[in-house]
Order: sequence, then structure tokens, then C-alpha cells
Amino acid sequence: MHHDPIQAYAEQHTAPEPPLLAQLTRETHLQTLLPRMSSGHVQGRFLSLLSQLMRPRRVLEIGTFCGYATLCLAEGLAHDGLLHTIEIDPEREARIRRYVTAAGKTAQIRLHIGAALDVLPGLVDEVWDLVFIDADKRSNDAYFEAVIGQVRPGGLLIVDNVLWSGKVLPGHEVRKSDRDTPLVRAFNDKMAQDARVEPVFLPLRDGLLLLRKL
Ligand SMILES: C[S@@+](CC[C@H](N)C(=O)[O-])C[C@H]1O[C@@H](n2cnc3c(N)ncnc32)[C@H](O)[C@@H]1O
Repeated sequence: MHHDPIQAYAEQHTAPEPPLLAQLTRETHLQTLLPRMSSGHVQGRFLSLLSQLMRPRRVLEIGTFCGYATLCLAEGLAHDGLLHTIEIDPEREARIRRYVTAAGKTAQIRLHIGAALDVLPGLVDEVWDLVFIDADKRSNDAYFEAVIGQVRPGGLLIVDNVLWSGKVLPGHEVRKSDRDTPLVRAFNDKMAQDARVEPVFLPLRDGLLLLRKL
């Protein structure tokens, strides 16, 4: 995890990872095939910071995986706040619930197992303060369009992996079989022009796109 010296330096000068999250990272590396999908130390503290600055009443996460970002985004919830998180893979459920319980957040975190576009219609009455889009990347636009009408003005959407390992850059040649890269690119380009949001593209880790709803 510390092969990149800039990453190591950033971690050493960021608030420490809470012990429960360090334990979740270890377990994710030992027990899952794609541990890199999980948010890590610096990105996690950044999500926590945004949550604590905003004090959101309603948070939505699309793509839970092991629940690392879920716990970070829940750190700043208002006293009556709720976080809804959606994960398609039922094999993730037991671990997520175990860590939500260990964090003492069972009353504040609602886990939905299912495909995001099937679950979201059941959440149409919510008004989102903070949304984290981090599921199948080719669907970024579908998730954005599904939720943008429910984000309050001044609310924030965060989209992860918008650098897509650098494959979005103009110089990168996209293989014919690669259906994701053109869609990640198209979504990023659309957001740079979209009058509904003010975008800030942060090259943190695999790229975080911050979108403030106007
Ligand atoms: C990058 S991981 C999420 C990481 C997590 N947000 C974090 O930062 O720690 C993406 C997750 O989205 C899930 N996923 C993929 N397609 C989905 C869909 N259509 N609906 C909901 N979840 C989906 C995958 O099973 C995977 O666990």
C-alpha cells in the first residue's frame, strides 16, 4: 500500500485511519478478490471531512463493497441523519452489517441489497445532501440522472474513479472490447458542461469528481 512515496507521505500527514477502518482494510485484503475497490486512508479521511463540514441529514451511497466509504460518510451525519447505501452483491451483506454494528451505526445506516436502478425508485421521497456514486462506472450517467432531481441546491455529489487509471486521457487508445472507458469519458465531459452542477475534478487516487448542485 505504500509503494508510491507521495501516497505514503500523504498518509503520514493525514489524520490517522480509525482502528475499525484499518481492520476493515486488512480483512478486505485478506478476503476479497478486488481490495483496491475499497476507499483507503486518505480518500476515506477526505470523505469524512466533507461529511463533517456538511453535517448531512440524508446521504446516499451507490456501491457499498465492504462499507469503508459508508462508515467515513456517516461520520458527519446530523443527529437525525440517515445514510442509505446500495450494493448489488449479496455476498457483501454480512460483512457490511458486521462493521456497521461494530461502528455503532445500525440506526443511522440503511443497507439495500439490489441493483441501484431497482432500489432508487423506493427512495424517491428523500432529499439528498450528499451523494457518493461508486458502483459500475459505465452507469455513472444513469445514476447521476436518477438522483440529481432529489439533490438539494448546495448539495454535493461525489463520483469516484473518474480518472479510470488514466484511461480517460486523450492520448490513451481505447481497446475495442473496452466499453467502460468511453462512457466514463463521456460522463466527465458532460459534467464539465452541465449547467445543473459546479464541477471540481480532483486527481486524488483514481480521481474524484465533486459536483456542487446549483
Ligand atoms: C468500487 S466498489 C465500492 C467501494 C466503496 N464505495 C468504497 O469506497 O469503499 C463498487 C461496488 O459497486 C457494486 N455494484 C456494481 N454494480 C452495481 C449496481 N448496479 N448496483 C449497486 N451496486 C453495484 C459492486 O458489487 C461493488 O461492490
